[in-house]
Amino acid sequence: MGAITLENIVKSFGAVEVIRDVSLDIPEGELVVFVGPSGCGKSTLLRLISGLDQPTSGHILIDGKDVTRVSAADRGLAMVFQSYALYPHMSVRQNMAFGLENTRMPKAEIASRIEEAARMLEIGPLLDRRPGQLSGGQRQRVAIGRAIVREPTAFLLDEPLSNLDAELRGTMRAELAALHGRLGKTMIYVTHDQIEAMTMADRIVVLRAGVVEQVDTPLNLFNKPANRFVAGFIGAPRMNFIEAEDGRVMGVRPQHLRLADGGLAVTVDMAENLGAETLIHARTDKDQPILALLPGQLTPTRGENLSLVHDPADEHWFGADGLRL
Ligand SMILES: Nc1ncnc2c1ncn2[C@@H]1O[C@H](COP(=O)(O)OP(=O)(O)OP(=O)(O)O)[C@@H](O)[C@H]1O
Repeated sequence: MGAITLENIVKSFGAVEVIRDVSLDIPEGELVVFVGPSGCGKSTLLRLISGLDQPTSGHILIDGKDVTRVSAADRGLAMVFQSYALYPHMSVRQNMAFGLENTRMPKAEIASRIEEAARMLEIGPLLDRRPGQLSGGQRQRVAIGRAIVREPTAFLLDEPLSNLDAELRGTMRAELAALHGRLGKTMIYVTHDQIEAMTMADRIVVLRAGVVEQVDTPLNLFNKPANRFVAGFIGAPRMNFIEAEDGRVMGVRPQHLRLADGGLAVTVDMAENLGAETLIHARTDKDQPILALLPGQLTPTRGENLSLVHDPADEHWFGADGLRL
């Protein structure tokens, strides 16, 4: 249970079409991540799936059943927000029970679900505290716990880790991925964090201005981006693009460049030392910007000329229309 299908979804706010004919098949149990630039429609798409918003046209199916006009409460999905959306005046236990108590579920069943989720998320000792007495990471666990106790057919998570500091994000990322493995439930996860997308996703959906640009596994997106937009969006630092005489564009990632004679001549603008690596910002003689991520601690000076080479196998070629050749 938990297969989600989107058929030709369009969503307009007034005259502005923010989701433009999106179709997607998410099989049961998959962890799918929506990524894309700010404003591309990730949250809107998630809200449409959850039932918090209605599409202008198109259909949403859960396990083959059309739920487009079914209310959010009756879709059997659980949403986790970036803001956690916990009730400040209730204890953790009450926050988790809220929602179940309205369903006439026996008290003992509610209590046992809360105990089980609390054990899984290691928040047992916090159950009698209020949200204001918890750290950000603990609050996020409670928000996830509240979703788990509902035993939804799928989880919808909207930037759930973006209020946490970098270290905690790393820990929570791994925990969420492990939780997905244990629960085996479909999860749709919205993020603008590339590392989250690359490390957690079974498949990534890359959106741009309300259109799906590519859907594939993280490594396929990285290794074979379907177009120049995806190539530039997936991977950090960003892929370099070098325009050829014939209008085609060659892409090569900063990690795939190295210093050697007889390569692309560039002039250094600046170098950022990252400790283990150095990110060099440079430009070609045609003023095309180039990033090179080179191992070690290098100290090139501004204006210095370097020669960069790469393996032809690491080239990505795109036509004048931006599509992969
Ligand atoms: N209720 C609304 N009324 C009008 N426009 C809206 C509404 N909600 C979203 N939009 C617009 O729809 C577009 C998509 O917004 P959405 O929040 O889905 O983007 P996003 O990809 O989640 O962005 P971010 O990464 O910044 O959160 C934006 O241009 C936004 O301004």
